[in-house]
Amino acid sequence: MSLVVHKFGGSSLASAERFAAVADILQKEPTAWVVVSAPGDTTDELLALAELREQPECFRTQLSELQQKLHLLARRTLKQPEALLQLVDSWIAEIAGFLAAQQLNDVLAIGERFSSQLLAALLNERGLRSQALDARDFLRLDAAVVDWHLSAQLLEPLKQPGLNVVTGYIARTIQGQSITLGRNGSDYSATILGRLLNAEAIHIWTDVDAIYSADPRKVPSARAYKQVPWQQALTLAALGNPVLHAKTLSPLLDAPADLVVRSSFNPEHPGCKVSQQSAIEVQFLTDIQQAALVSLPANCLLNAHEVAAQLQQPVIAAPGQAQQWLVPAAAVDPLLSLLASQQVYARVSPQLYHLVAWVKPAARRQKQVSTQAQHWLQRQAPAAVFNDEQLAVWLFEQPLSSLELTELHQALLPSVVQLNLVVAGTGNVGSEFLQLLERQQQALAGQIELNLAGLLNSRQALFAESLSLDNWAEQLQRAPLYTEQSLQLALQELAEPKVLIDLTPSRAFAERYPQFIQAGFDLISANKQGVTLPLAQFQQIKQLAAQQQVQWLSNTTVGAGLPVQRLLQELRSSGDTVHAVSGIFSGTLSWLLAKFDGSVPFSALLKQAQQLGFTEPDPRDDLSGKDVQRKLLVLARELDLPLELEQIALEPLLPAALAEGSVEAFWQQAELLDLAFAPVLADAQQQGKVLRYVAELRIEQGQAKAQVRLVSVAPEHPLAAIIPCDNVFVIESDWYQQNPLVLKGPGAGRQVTAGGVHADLALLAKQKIAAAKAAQHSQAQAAAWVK
Ligand SMILES: NC(=O)C1=CN([C@@H]2O[C@H](COP(=O)(O)OP(=O)(O)OC[C@H]3O[C@@H](n4cnc5c(N)ncnc54)[C@H](O)[C@@H]3O)[C@@H](O)[C@H]2O)C=CC1
Ligand SMILES: N[C@@H](CC=O)C(=O)O
Repeated sequence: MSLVVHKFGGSSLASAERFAAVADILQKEPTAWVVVSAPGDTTDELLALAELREQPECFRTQLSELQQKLHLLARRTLKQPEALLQLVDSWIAEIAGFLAAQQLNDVLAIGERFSSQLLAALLNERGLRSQALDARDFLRLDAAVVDWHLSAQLLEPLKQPGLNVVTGYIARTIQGQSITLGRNGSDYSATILGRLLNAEAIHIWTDVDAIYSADPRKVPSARAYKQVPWQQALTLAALGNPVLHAKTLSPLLDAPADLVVRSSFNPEHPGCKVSQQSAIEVQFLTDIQQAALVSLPANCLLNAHEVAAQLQQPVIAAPGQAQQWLVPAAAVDPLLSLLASQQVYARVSPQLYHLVAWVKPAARRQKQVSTQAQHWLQRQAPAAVFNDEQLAVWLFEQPLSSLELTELHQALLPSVVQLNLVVAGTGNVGSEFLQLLERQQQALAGQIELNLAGLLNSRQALFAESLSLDNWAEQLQRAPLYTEQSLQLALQELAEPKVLIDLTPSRAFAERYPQFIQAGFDLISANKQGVTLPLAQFQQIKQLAAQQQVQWLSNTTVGAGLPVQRLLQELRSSGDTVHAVSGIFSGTLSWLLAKFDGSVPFSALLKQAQQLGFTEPDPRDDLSGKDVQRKLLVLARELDLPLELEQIALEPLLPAALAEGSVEAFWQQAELLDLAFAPVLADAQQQGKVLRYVAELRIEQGQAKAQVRLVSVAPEHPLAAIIPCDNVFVIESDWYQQNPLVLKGPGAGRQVTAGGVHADLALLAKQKIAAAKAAQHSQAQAAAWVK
């Protein structure tokens, strides 16, 4: 079974409310391991208390305040705090003795012991089996190095089913002395534990759910990454990143576990994964405000990584210069003492620099400093430059402002095209599309930024520079109602390139495509209304799109995610001539007729099909055969046939009595469907046949003949053997005459449709990337000519 270690820091455990929030998170994972820090500032308070040991009066006051604070937290968190209160009193009573015996670490351990006892008790009160574990009962270090074998051996008998809540930050030496793991020690405890348990992932819960390409407080345009590959994470950590610590990552270097940074303030968000598997392109700009350059003697064999681990401070070998190290000002003295203890005498630069480092992306072609960044660097004239495959470091004599760092960030990270997306329709398909968008944003990051800039449904519209995908539904709900004019204004104001993704069923909305195109939008439609408008109107939109050089993609209007239009385009562009397209074009009718055997009423099956996201918003569009008629028209137009909807003969499935009135009224009398379909089924069954709703377009001597109708086919017929919801497209052409080309697969549903819309979007994105590259290329050529 997959095992996850969750680590909660002091700020996640600072109050009874935060403990409750942590318990809510763990409620969903009742078999996890948990590592906890001391609540809030408790460790600092214990340190301050230790400082007061020579001043008995103050010491007693502080001690009593601490005791009261822990009592209050326990009382506010637990219904039955008595056992923990007694434990706290016994620890408080021991403090003076520990201090007298110079056992400060035993005093500091109280914070984490309290957290683990309190959280385990709270979880137990909520009915979740859990135990508190003192990491000092199993975690052993020898000269600051984990003794993996001994620790694993000691841990084994302590494991309990349910939740094990372990103290972070504290451990013992192999001689049994209480020790702490230093700054960010609890994160380190969590990854050690993860490795001891062979965990699949370690979730570090903090107050951010992304790792940024630069410190967003200094560089507001920093990109939020939701995945970071190990190699870049290691380099970033070595440079002193506040979220990722070199020490924390070290136990996982040769373990397959992922490290996930998550926000306990936004627990639904999956967080940012640091993973060996990640193939995402990321890069970072990071800085150290005051750094010294330390030159080591040529014969020094010390390794900067190891020294950094010993000092628990960033110590970086300058890229390409193993004997020159870069360290923050605060680390200079400890470094010099450590070097001196090994008879190594180093030279320290007389001045401190503002160190700016670029952690390069993995792709070889993106490792060069862009021309824009080169110009910027020439202007700023750094005092020193170090560069290798992974990292570039610049040392500036004057501190860089936040604006300057932002400029450099902008110049260094490859100029990605930002494609502004406006999504219209947030129902079945729309919400699934938004669900899948984040993954696509990641997949294309570094090449194009798919920026959600607008969201609307039939009531509300929301526009912002960049909309968050985390809580789009609540944001949209709070957005104001819109008018046609206000919407058009917002659409017009949005920067290009921009794409409007129509996931509505609305004809009125589709009729506004010319306005959207005029406003500079590319269009992606899952809505079939636009592509089936009267021929003159349809052609006008096509022409306008061509004039304005924008795309109109609509692959999901037929076969949902099945690439049937693309298939026809490919055949035609390769010189083939299509003579007929036929088959099953409705996912809903395919599903209904394959499922309908009389055991479940037809109307009940229709309800299920709706719940599965197959039907049109008004299911009568499916039952009437209109949806299939529209799809056949789309394919006819794909073949450049000047057809109108009415020219496609239609035999509806829907009884005429149900055709009028509201959708609600239709559902109220849906049992009429059962009466209508029972005899049709009985008839087919009597003949040993099955029912299928089929479409057929035949082109003979340039004339198109098209029809959609219900047929009954023998079990051996190619259209009989389908999986419910399958669409089947049978294409006959010059090259596929005797043995037609068949495309088959699920033809309706939220996921396949939203996936198909993403396929259209990815195609458009590729075109935008290619256009941006071409523009860059011609600019570069023009610049070369000028020189
Ligand atoms: N469900 C499927 O398998 C497939 C669906 N489609 C098409 O996808 C579209 C969406 O389908 P569902 O998500 O199932 O519909 P839905 O009814 O669940 O959602 C429709 C959304 O469009 C919004 N809307 C309606 N009229 C609007 C207008 N005038 N302006 C702005 N927003 C408007 C609604 O508020 C709602 O958010 C339809 O056109 C459907 O034909 C296409 C291929 C497959
Ligand atoms: N309602 C449609 C959805 C896809 O276009 C169908 O069932 O095929």
